[in-house]
Order: sequence, then C-alpha cells, then structure tokens
Amino acid sequence: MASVQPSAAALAPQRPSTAATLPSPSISPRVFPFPRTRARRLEVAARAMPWPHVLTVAGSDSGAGAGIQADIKACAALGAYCSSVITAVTAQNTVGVQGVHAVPEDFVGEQIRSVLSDMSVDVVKTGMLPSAGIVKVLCGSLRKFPVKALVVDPVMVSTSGDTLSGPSTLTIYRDELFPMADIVTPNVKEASKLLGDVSLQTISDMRDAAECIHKLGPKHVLVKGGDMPNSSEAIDVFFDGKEFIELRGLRIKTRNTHGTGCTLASCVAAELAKGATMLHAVQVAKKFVESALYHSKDLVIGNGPQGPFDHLFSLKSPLYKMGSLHKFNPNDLFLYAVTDPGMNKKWGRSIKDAVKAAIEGGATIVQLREKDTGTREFLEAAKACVDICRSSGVPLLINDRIDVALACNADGVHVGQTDMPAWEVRELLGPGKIIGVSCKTPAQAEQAWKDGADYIGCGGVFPTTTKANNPTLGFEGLRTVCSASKLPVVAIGGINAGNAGSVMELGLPNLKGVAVVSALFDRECVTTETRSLRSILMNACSKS
Ligand SMILES: Nc1ncnc2c1ncn2[C@@H]1O[C@H](COP(=O)(O)OP(=O)(O)OP(=O)(O)O)[C@@H](O)[C@H]1O
Ligand SMILES: Cc1ncc(CO)c(N)n1
Ligand SMILES: [Mg+2]
Repeated sequence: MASVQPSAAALAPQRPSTAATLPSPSISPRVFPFPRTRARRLEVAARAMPWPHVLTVAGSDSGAGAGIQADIKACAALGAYCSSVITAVTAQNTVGVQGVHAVPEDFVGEQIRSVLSDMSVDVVKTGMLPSAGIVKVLCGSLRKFPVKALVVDPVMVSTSGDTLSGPSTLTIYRDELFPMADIVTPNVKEASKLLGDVSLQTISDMRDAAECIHKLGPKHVLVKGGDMPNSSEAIDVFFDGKEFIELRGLRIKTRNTHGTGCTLASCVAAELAKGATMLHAVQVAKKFVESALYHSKDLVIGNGPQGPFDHLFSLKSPLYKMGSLHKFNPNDLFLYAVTDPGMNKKWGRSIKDAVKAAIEGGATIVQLREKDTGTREFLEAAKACVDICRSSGVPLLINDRIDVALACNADGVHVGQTDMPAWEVRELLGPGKIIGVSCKTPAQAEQAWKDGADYIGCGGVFPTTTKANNPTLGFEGLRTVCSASKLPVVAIGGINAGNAGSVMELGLPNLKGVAVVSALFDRECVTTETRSLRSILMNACSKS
C-alpha cells in the first residue's frame, strides 16, 4: 500500500451540517434558517467534499458488539464513513459464538468490487476473514483497486475462545496480506499463533513478537495487551520498524470488553482516513476504546460473561468531549502556576492576562484557584484561559470546581482533602482528564493513588500566607510523602525564587516540580517572575 498521507478530506474545511445541505421550499425558516443562495452554495460545497471513508471487510456479529457492527459504529463515532463487505455471518451473543456461515469467496469479491469500483475509499480495514480463499480474493481486489492504507486486524479467536479463522489462513495472512498492510493489530493470542504458538507472558515478549511480525512485511505492528493477565494497566506495544512505543492505559474493570479489538482497528482506520499519522491514529484509537469501556462499564446487555460496550457514549455524555483529552505528562508539573483572585485584582490584571503572562514566562501547567470569584465570572475567565492554554499546549486545571471544569472543558481538576473525593471526580470526568490531590501524609498519598488521581500536591513546604491554617511540613515532611508516593509530586506552599532551588536540589523521589502562587502573581510582572523562577529550577535540576 502507498504510505499514509493526509487525505484531501483531512485538509478540507469543516463540513456544513446535513441540515444546511437540504434546501426545500417547504421547510420553514425556523427549521432552515439559511437564505436560499447560501444554502445552495453549501450544498454544492458539500457535494464536492470527500468524506473520510473506511471500507471494513469483516464478519457480522449478531450481538452487534464486535465485527462489522462495531466497525461501523466506531467509524461513525470518529467521523468517518464506513462501507462494509461481509465475509461471514456469525450467530453470536454475550456467551460465545454459536455458529459461523462463511459468505462464498466469489460473492465477497463481488461486494468488494461494488464498493471499490464506485466509491473513493481511503482505508481498508480487515476483520474476520474465515478462509484462505477469501484472503486471496481480498488481496487480488486490493491490487486492482489500491487504497491509501490497509489496516489488518488478524481476527482468529474470539475472546470467548471460539475459532473465527482456522489455521488454513495463517500462511496466506503471512505471505500475501501482511506485506500489503500498513499496520497489523494482533492480540497476544493471535501474535502467538502467527509465530508458531510461542509463549507471550511479558511486555518484553510482546516487543519480541512485534519485531518478528514486522519482519513478515507490514509497516507497523501493534500487539494488544487487553488479555495480558495480572496487570492494572492495559498495555499495547507499537513498533514501526525502528522504535518500540508502549501505549499504556487504565485497565477498566468491566465485563463489557467484547469487540475492543475490532473497535481499535476501525478507529485506527478512521483516523488514517482523516489524515492522521500512524502513531497518532493508534493513540486516538486506544484512548477511544478506554473511554468507551469506562463509560459503558456498568451496562447490562445479555447474560453471558462478555458484553458489548457503547461506541456512541459521547452522544449521551455531552460533557465528555474527546477533543480535549490532554495526556498527562508528569514533567508538566515542573513549574506549576496557581492563580489567586486577590493578588491579580491587587495588580489590576484579569485572570486571563495573568495566565497568558505566566505561560509566556514558561509555566508548564496552570491551575485556576478562584475561591472568591462568582461562578459566572469564573466560568467566563476559565473558558478564555482554556483557549490560551490549549493553543500553547499547556494543561489547564480548575481548583475544586468540577462543574466549572466540565463546563469549560478544562484538562482536569485539583482537589483538596475536604473537597470531593478523587474517585468521585474520576467518575464525573472520565479517564482522559488530569486529577491532582493535595496530600500531607503518606496515607493520603496512597488514597489518592487508589482513587485514580494522576499526581499529588504536597505542602506547605514553607510557611505561607496564601492559605490559612495550613501546617508547614518542611523538607522532612515533603521527603516522607515523596518517598511513599506512588504518584508524581509537586511541592507547594511558600515557594519562591529564594527557596525553589533548594527544594529541587533535594532530589526527592517522585518530585517533579514546584507550584507557586504569590511568587508569580503577587508581583508586578508575572512573565519576568516566571521566567526567572524557571531558570532557577533548571539550574537546580542540573545540580541535583
Ligand atoms: N479492560 C480494559 N481496559 C482498558 N483497555 C482495554 C481493556 N481490555 C482491552 N483493552 C484495550 O482494547 C484494545 C483491544 O485489545 P484486546 O487485546 O482486547 O483486543 P482483542 O482481543 O482483539 O479484542 P476482541 O477480540 O474482543 O475484539 C487494546 O488497546 C487494549 O489495550
Ligand atoms: C464477527 C466477529 N469479528 C470479530 C470478532 C472478534 O472480537 C468477533 N467476536 N466476531
Ligand atoms: Mg481481536
């Protein structure tokens, strides 16, 4: 296959809504507010605009959690059109696979021809290919009608343990299909089968397997670890022929994991069709599966051990916005700017200007801590700050106010010991957002970790006037918490240009940076103060 390039669709401006493309004299202006000439222009533009298009060549799952049904839902959720060639009809539910009826090879060929000879397909994604003959037909069709990318999910065994593609397909997969593929996405069991039943128990085994499968010809390999035992994380290994990347996600506790593999591969295909690079496509796909599992973890459909999940969760959780996901990087805690309403008012600057100045000076993460600001004013300022932070790639958190964080689509929330418990915050925000918790003791740090927080703030390290009744921990208290913490730590409380260096020079385990309030915002020029604090921290780190 040709290498993956951004498609014209990815570069095209936002598509007008379908409603705007259907002018009709009988529709009242209330339903259809555009003047006719504008509507006509939009209609013509929409016709000329290609829609990112994935063709899935896969089996039907009557329970609709996996197979063709999962593929269509996943592509729809990510904004790609999905046409479908059915290779087999399965009788399947949450208990297992009761029957498989393969579609005759010739008719699979005819379906592929119908789609590829007429529609402009960007990416072909394959799922269940029940016979060697069907794989052969597919390879022939792809040679005749080349597409931009080929995603191969080598479906062999369902999670229920039922065979979906027998050993007769192994050779042709390896010899004909893999060399044409841009990515192959086996789970651990499939990777093992492809490599002659080798045992795969560890991440290192998954890496070796990815490397061996890469030698069979695909440009990229993703070995999926959804079924790896004894792990609190779901870890997949990505290999591009040079570098291994471990994609780590939360392992969601749920029975509803039927179809995760099909969904992941379809999301990769959808993102490629939209013009993404392979690594980005895989990252989005993994996050999508994690989020969908999280939002569907308590769904009950069917009585068997493995239920389907909801691909269209974002329609029902409008507060949950995929576009905002900021993958947490503990190094972002390096220079953590926390706003204070009194100080910024005193110096005559708005919250927005204060945040802009801190980012200009090199702040690596920002928290809005607006204890006395009215909700409406706070939300307005928060929305403006989200725009500034997102355009600078700096995460923005909201102190305590989950409602404001949701409404402005911030990157996360920071809570104290008397605020909402972190696990409840996680329930509301989902897995993609950053959660920080203020902790003074190892027990609180342990609880924050159990609750699913991403980092802890530990202090006051020095006496502070910003927060009333805040006991000072000193270096020893900070050391105790840092040593015990399973999460990255940011030190807070009375930290300024005079003492920040000494905090970082302690070289404490898990300590990633310092959080400051008055040292930045109770000063005339926020940018200058931030810049100088940043260089102090960098010097200290190079010493420790
Ligand atoms: N419980 C879970 N929590 C989070 N992510 C998960 C979980 N289970 C699977 N995943 C993720 O889902 C994706 C699909 O991997 P998995 O190993 O489940 O594929 P699969 O076995 O082919 O799935 P299926 O055959 O059910 O369609 C991977 O990114 C994996 O890490
Ligand atoms: C039809 C079909 N394709 C793929 C899978 C793998 O999840 C399944 N269970 N059923
Ligand atoms: Mg699978």
